Amino acid sequence: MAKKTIEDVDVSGKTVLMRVDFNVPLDDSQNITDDRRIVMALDSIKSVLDRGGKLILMSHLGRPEGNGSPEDQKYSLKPVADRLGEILGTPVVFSTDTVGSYADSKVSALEPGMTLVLENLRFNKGEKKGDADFAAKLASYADIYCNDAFGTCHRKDASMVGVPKAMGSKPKVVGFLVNKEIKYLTETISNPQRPFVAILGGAKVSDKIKVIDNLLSICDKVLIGGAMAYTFSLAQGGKVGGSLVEKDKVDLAKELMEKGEGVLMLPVDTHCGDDFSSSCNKLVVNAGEIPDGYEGLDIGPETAKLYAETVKSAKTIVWNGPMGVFEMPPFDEGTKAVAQAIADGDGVSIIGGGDSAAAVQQLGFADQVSHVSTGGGASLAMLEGQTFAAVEVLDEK
Ligand SMILES: Nc1ncnc2c1ncn2[C@@H]1O[C@H](COP(=O)(O)OP(=O)(O)O)[C@@H](O)[C@H]1O
Ligand SMILES: O=C(OP(=O)(O)O)[C@H](O)COP(=O)(O)O
Ligand SMILES: [Mg+2]
Repeated sequence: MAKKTIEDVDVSGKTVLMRVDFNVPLDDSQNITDDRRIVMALDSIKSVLDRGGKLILMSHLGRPEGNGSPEDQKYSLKPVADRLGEILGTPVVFSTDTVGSYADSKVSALEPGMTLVLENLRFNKGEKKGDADFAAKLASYADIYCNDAFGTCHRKDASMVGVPKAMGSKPKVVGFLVNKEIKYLTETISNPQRPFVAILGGAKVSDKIKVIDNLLSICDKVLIGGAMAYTFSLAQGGKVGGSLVEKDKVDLAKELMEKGEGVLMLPVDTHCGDDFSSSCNKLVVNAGEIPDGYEGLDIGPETAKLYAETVKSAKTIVWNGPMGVFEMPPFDEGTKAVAQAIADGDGVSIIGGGDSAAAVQQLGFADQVSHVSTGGGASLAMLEGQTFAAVEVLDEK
């Protein structure tokens, strides 16, 4: 059944608490390298402001420890609040805490048409734990709750599920971005043109390796790149040097290789470096032959060629996670080759994820894919057939 949207509620003079996914990619100096996730939330944001609502935005950024350490400060949402202010052309108020007395005072001072951004929700350990008190405090700030955080819809964090529950009989609605993403992905994925190819890469190995099992029965080919490849190398008894691996997922990787015979495609070669930098010494080796002192930073050229052929002949492609550390050329070559193959082919293509979207944008392919999604893990969850508790909890039309 359809969910009530932000358009369906009268927001005039009311306070709207909107969960957005402002988990944008940052460089080493906390500069935003891709603001798509901010831009894509603008329709819902403007809908509230233009109708005289008072807007509180809340999001996580990265994966801070949540222990108040100075290290966590690099995950502050302040640069994001500043960028939003630049885009909107009006000042945006920032609260340096999430549910403390400073946030209380900023919420009380809100006027119609004003926006307040709360500090990173994950600075409070209650967010990941789904803590009920934390959720209730956030819910107490507002008359209306809106979920427009598609990239986080697969999470059951406090702000995603606990807060709407704690709103009680107050309206809890879906935003335009979540609505649009779910509609597009459902239509494309439910009856895909074949061959249907999924491409998985990136760095969130332990999260994403879990979805492969289901993808093997849904897709014609599942291509593996990014850091995940080295856990599979380990499972094959290969040498991975200093590459990112998830040792406790090696048995799962073995099972997936058995089950995925003929569907699962693993890299045949690896582009590695002796340091996590563009200027490192570089080496291309066969998969599973990474020497000590080196780490895998991209798929190798042979793999890129094989993957490109598979992608070019696909009719539906869902891609989450860059093939390598695209932020550090030349380790962007694998990602570029796969993006080029999508551009050369004629399949329907969906590329999702905060970093994957940044990659196709930076490499100049954003206009050549059918849909750039703001969600990586979220689009994979949809592909797997999962439903989102964070959406189910919202009001029906
Ligand atoms: N071989 C690798 N080793 C380490 N990090 C990698 C490797 N390949 C890709 N990455 C990193 O993965 C990150 C993106 O991962 P992830 O968050 O899972 O993707 P997305 O945001 O698209 O869902 C990028 O910042 C990229 O540098
Ligand atoms: O960036 C995100 O997901 P993505 O990397 O899969 O695109 C979301 O903001 C979710 O973040 P999380 O995976 O730390 O919960
Ligand atoms: Mg990411």
